[in-house]
Amino acid sequence: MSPTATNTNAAQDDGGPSPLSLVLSYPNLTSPSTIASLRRAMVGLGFFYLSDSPLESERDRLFALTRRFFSSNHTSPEEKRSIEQEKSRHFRGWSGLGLEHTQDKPDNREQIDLGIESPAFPQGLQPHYLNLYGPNQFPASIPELRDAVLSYMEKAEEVTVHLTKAIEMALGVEEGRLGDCLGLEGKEEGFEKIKALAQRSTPPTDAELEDALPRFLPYERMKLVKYGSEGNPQGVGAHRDGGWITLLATDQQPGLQVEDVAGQWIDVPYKPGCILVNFGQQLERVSSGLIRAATHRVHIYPSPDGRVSLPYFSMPSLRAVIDPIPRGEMSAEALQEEESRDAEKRMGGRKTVVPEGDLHGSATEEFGHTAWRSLIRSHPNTFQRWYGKVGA
Ligand SMILES: O=C(O)CCC(=O)C(=O)O
Ligand SMILES: [Fe+2]
Repeated sequence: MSPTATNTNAAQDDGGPSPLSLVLSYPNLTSPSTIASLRRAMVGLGFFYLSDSPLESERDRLFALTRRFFSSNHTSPEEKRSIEQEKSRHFRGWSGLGLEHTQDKPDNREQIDLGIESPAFPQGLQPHYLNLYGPNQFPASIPELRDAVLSYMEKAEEVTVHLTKAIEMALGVEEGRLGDCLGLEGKEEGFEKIKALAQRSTPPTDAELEDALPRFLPYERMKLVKYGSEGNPQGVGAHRDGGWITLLATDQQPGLQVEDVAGQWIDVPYKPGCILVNFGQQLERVSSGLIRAATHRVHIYPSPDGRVSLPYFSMPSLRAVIDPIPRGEMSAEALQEEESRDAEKRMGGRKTVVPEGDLHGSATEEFGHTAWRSLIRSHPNTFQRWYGKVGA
């Protein structure tokens, strides 16, 4: 354990006082008692374990292929470079140790960045966030990886939709109030329209663009991550995820830590049969701050193999404007649960190393602009290569 972290023993404790003791069962997600636990996680640390989700049947295959990719016995430096992220104007592909930055410091991890697989808009269009759609880059020597990633993402999308419904219930807002932000309904039709534009030789008119990027077009990202086995202790620096809901599958090696309200780092242990769920800043914003986006980081503990993790980030549609739901529209149960923060208020509020709401958009801003700011901050080299001359 790091000298600054507290070991919570969460794995042995499924209902006690530990802030990390919440284990929610996916098959029972919408039962009244699970919704009550979800509310606790929403106003508490913003982190919980989810057991028996459809991702359990996918994760072993994806972990094995991810390890194979990162093994120096399998993948040569040339092959990694052949899919490097800087080659993709969609910010997809491999980046080496130290290339991603959090809070302006390099992270000691290498990764493949992935996103929803889709056709790309023609180059040079505005707004820049249109470039976030596009194809992924997969390594030629592991042809199975493509299918493993895409079917993992499909299941993850299903989990996100179900979790979003449960959160609507926990807040007491009408069905679809949050789900509509995800834009999943227009997926197939929207991608067909992008493809048609991409195949044409003339640039699209504003009206055609507007038609191709309807309000309901989804966006999501994921990473296959391998942390350094020694050296720089910042695996990934303290941050709050910028999206909607993050589903995180990890191996058994320690490193993940979450910040409690007093600003103390708590180790988040691996728990068999579970993935971790944490909320992103767009859910925090849409819930007027009732839901908390957890601050977390990964600390590097020296190990022979290096830790591997698979974070999946669901996001609002790039066109969604995240409009905060007034407290008056939420249920009495949700507001009552929030009163558990009274003690925190008496302490003078939450102590945190990351500015509150650092990736909240404005009242009129489409989420795409926020997503763009977040990516160009984390991947300055890719940004510089493709967009440096034209600015953000
Ligand atoms: O690897 C992990 O356990 C966490 C990764 C993470 O927080 C992120 O990539 O946003
Ligand atoms: Fe994260």
